[in-house]
Amino acid sequence: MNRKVNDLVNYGKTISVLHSKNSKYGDKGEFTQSSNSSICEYSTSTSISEERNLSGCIVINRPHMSKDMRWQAINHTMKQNGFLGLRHFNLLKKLGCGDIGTVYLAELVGTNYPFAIKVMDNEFLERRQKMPRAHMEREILSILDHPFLPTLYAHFVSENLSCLVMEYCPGGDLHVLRQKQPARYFHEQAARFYVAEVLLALEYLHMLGIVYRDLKPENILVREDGHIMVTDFDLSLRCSVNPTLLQPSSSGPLEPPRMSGPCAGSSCIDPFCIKPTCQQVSCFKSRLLSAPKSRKAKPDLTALNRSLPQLVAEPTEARSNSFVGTHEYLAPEIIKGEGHGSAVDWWTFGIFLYELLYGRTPFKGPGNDETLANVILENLRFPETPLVSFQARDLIKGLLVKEPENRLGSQRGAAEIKQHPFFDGLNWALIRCASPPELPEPYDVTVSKAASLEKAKKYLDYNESSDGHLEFELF
Ligand SMILES: Nc1ncnc2c1ncn2[C@@H]1O[C@H](COP(=O)(O)OP(=O)(O)OP(=O)(O)O)[C@@H](O)[C@H]1O
Repeated sequence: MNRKVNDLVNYGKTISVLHSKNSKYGDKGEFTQSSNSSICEYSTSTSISEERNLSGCIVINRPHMSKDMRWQAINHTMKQNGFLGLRHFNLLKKLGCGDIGTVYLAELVGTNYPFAIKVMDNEFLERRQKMPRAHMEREILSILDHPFLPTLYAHFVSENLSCLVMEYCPGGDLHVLRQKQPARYFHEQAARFYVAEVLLALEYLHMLGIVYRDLKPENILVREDGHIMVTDFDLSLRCSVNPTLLQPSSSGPLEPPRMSGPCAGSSCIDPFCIKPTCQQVSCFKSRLLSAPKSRKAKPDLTALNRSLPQLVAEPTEARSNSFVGTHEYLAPEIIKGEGHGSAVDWWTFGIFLYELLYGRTPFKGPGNDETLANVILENLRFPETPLVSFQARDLIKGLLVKEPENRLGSQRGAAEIKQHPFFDGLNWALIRCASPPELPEPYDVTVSKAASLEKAKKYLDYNESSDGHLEFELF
């Protein structure tokens, strides 16, 4: 499901690997793209030899990940061949299409290492004026180095195709995972885990001066180990940032954000009033976070967190007037065209938490125009079911403040949100070691590989004697 505001292009197409008997490149692979979708606005049939036209292959380096076997395998291929190109990968499966490219599951030839390769057609990007988006994505991916953000192993250009070689996430995305939940929404404990990891990723991005702008469950992928990976940076905004270390004052620790607060009386009938419920926000069932069994006093993580200095890296000066995002997730200031900054990420963070907990977004209307009007005009309402804790609703209420300057996170960024009582008891430093809510079934690369090769063989047999081309469609 594509809910993006930007031109909704179905980028579905087929990649065929052509082996031309007459080619001066012998049995070397060439890549052809052709549209196979009626709603695809793009159609081309360009034959490219990556050996001929490789205009730069960059293998990224992450010193702390030098022990990662995938780096070693990529580097080995690079050294052996002098370059890295599409021909060094077996494309096994199309994972999905976006506005600017198609992502494939691929295996580095001679290894069992899976990668996700985003393939973009430069001619198409130029024609549709999407080249800046592709550049932005590549630029951002090249600098990321965080457990909840994608690792870019390499990028290369084969004449007309730009390729990004990324870490493969076999667990699908949170949109699909939510649909698989019994009632199509996540249990609060699971939602808390996912939003906490997303919050850390957003904090890191803001520290780098990157406003993400496209948070939605579809863009949160689940790794094999159940932790998350935030993807899709072509709509992001880069700006300067000035990180500051806030020391707790001598008079006491940094103040936690105030709760938006319920009405005093339990008899209040204001439909927008949030009443505290008796439900407790449960902490992770993680070994690391569960109560220690020793007789020693339990460390108060919340108090400890608040007494530590806080790194605040919120690009508050960032400004853009672009109308980008996904209708149901668009912040009011984007819709109004007033210019927006990093606070849009805290709005989308609120919508995201709401959707995970309730299985739908809060301002969705029958059509896109109604949705946009609702974002501007309608008050936030919470359904009576499912039962969601007061803390969760209070956090959403703080985030979905229509004026960006009053929104939770707009002053001190993620540091402010991390201190909200919804996250009480969470060990932020160790969350990447905590047990994820549910391990999705991994995609079976072996089966897919066998199926693809079987299919490929059929095409090879069929086409071999016809026109001198050995053609096999992989998808
Ligand atoms: N690293 C990855 N591992 C597994 N699947 C991925 C990976 N990256 C992308 N995908 C899948 O490929 C699909 C297309 O991704 P892509 O980022 O190109 O498009 P998109 O999310 O629709 O965004 P956009 O239109 O902005 O490009 C995604 O929906 C996702 O399911």
